[in-house]
Amino acid sequence: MSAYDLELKKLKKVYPGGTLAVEAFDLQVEKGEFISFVGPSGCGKTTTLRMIAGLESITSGELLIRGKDFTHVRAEQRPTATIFQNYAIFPHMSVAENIAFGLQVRGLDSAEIKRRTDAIIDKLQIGDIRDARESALSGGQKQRVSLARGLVTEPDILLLDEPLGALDANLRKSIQEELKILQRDLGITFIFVTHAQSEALSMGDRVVVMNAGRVEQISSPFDLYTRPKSPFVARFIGRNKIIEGKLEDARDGRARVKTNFGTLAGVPSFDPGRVRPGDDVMLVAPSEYVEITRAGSGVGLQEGHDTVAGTVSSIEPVGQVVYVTVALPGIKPIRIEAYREKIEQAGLEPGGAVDLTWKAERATVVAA
Ligand SMILES: Nc1ncnc2c1ncn2[C@@H]1O[C@H](COP(=O)(O)OP(=O)(O)OP(=O)(O)O)[C@@H](O)[C@H]1O
Repeated sequence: MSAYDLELKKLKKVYPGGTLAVEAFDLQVEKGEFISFVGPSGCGKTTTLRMIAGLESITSGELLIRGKDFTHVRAEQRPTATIFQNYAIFPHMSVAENIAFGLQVRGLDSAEIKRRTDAIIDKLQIGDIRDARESALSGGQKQRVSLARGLVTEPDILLLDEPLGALDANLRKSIQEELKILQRDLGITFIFVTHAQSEALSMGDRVVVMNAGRVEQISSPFDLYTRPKSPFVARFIGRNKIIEGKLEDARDGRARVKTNFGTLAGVPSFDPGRVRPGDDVMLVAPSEYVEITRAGSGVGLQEGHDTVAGTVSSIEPVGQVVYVTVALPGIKPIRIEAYREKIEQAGLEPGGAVDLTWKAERATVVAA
């Protein structure tokens, strides 16, 4: 028995007509993991999901489920179920009939169909709408029904394609939480496609970031947020402050970067052998770790900290927080979020000189 529920090996998809949608996609998923796929529109998330579901043929590479080769197996013979954004609920059937349908197609006997249908209706707490038709359901209810329809088949892997995309923000948040609890409770592997980074990070045990058909990074949400491995991830995920420069050297787990602001240090995200002194790199610091103080207050002089000097160009209050935009010589302005009280106490004002300071160990150096 394989240790993995799902393995993708060099998965590739070229559509008829020649569009290269996915290339060199490698992934190993453990049983019960919640994996999010995130990336900009057209990066290949849905295509990858559809290849796993068997709804799209695989051009080359291999797809294993629990160690067994499913690369060219038909969709209905795969132990997967798919939830689509548009729910795909049959309008002429009741909720219960919709849920039972997938079991009837599989030829289960009627007592077993009833037992499973009732159990999943109970689990998802949709007993009150079991006789309703689609036209009478709210967005959140449709979402639950489509989830029930997928789960009732007891798949090894549940595939979800932007399942919350059609819901308003509040409902989306509460269904996200429910979905996460349900997944932990059932212990089923979920593969969840979204283009919303906050959703990918809050739901996934691991997140796969895709760009232009390729995997950019596969990491836990925290690592993705704090230790980007590529310029794309540094820009796409989180709220990073980026300073470009040239590598001076990288050793003992520290990389030094020559920038407009002098030499700054960070943890290298590349193999030390792969990037040479003089190569283009970027220093990336998550804004949560960047402190803003009045120039010369001395915070930056602490051991292990780096500082760059700038000028406040604007301060924009939004409730308890303020956005301070800082102009820096030679690079784009940086926007810092801070507590209003702190900014007032520090006496920061437009036109004032400030220091931006962070612990060097919080910064990451990425090969450009
Ligand atoms: N049936 C198809 N035939 C030809 N090209 C396709 C087809 N489906 C998708 N593509 C192309 O493949 C690439 C990847 O598309 P895909 O839908 O997988 O991206 P995505 O990341 O899911 O995007 P979105 O977030 O917009 O759904 C795109 O360039 C798209 O135009």
